Amino acid sequence: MLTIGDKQFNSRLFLGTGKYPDFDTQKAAVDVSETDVLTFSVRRMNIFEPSQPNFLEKLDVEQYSLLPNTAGAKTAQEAVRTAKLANASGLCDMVKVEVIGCDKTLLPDPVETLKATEELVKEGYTVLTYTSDDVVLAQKLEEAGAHAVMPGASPIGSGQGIINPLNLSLIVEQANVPVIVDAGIGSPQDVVTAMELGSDGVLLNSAVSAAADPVKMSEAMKLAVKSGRLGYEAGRIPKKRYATASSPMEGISV
Ligand SMILES: CC(=O)[C@@H](O)[C@H](O)COP(=O)(O)O
Repeated sequence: MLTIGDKQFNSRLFLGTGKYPDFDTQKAAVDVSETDVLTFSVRRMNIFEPSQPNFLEKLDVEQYSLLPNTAGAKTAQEAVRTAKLANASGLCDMVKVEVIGCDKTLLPDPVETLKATEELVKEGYTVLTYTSDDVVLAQKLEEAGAHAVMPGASPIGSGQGIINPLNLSLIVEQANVPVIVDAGIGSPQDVVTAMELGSDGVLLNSAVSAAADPVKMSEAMKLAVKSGRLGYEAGRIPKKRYATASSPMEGISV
């Protein structure tokens, strides 16, 4: 069970809802993932225009915790405004803070991200903050009251996997709130690595929605999260420089 703020989730896989080839594939991929949390960009929702297309329309949204995100915001002020819009439309009191500082890399703006987190925590939201893999910033976000920190594995949509496993493990080691690796995941192997490093969960989108077979990949990601978590809890053997026989000969007389 994963607890974030006052919310509890069975699944440790958070799924994005954009970029699927069509809505039927999106629904099938979401169903097979067994996720509890779906994230979507508030800016892409026709929140106050029910007659307009809604890209969550095939999903039974009652079944999920919705995690509106502030994608597109470049300042704390914009992120706060976007979160309030989602909240006013009754979507959820949870929000993923995402404040982008660079159009080319889509890496987060640390200063504005911290400001938006402080403000939304003060306003009573459950705040999950997308951040870089900066160890000190993750600590400052926690001090600001973030209910979860979400360090990127690598740039959004890049599929490069975990670029800096050392930083990720340091963030996990020091954190007193859940750490959800968010963005840049490319394959189930990346997910297993993130979970084996002790992350509490993974948020991904492109690796599933843009896969050749999104439904199959969604299942693979679900299994990877479970496998990585089990491996982490089980405790891996230490790496040794030299071999140790798997069937020891000590005590055998012949
Ligand atoms: C959907 C969402 O919130 C993205 O901004 C997120 O960071 C996922 O990134 P990937 O598409 O790289 O998985």
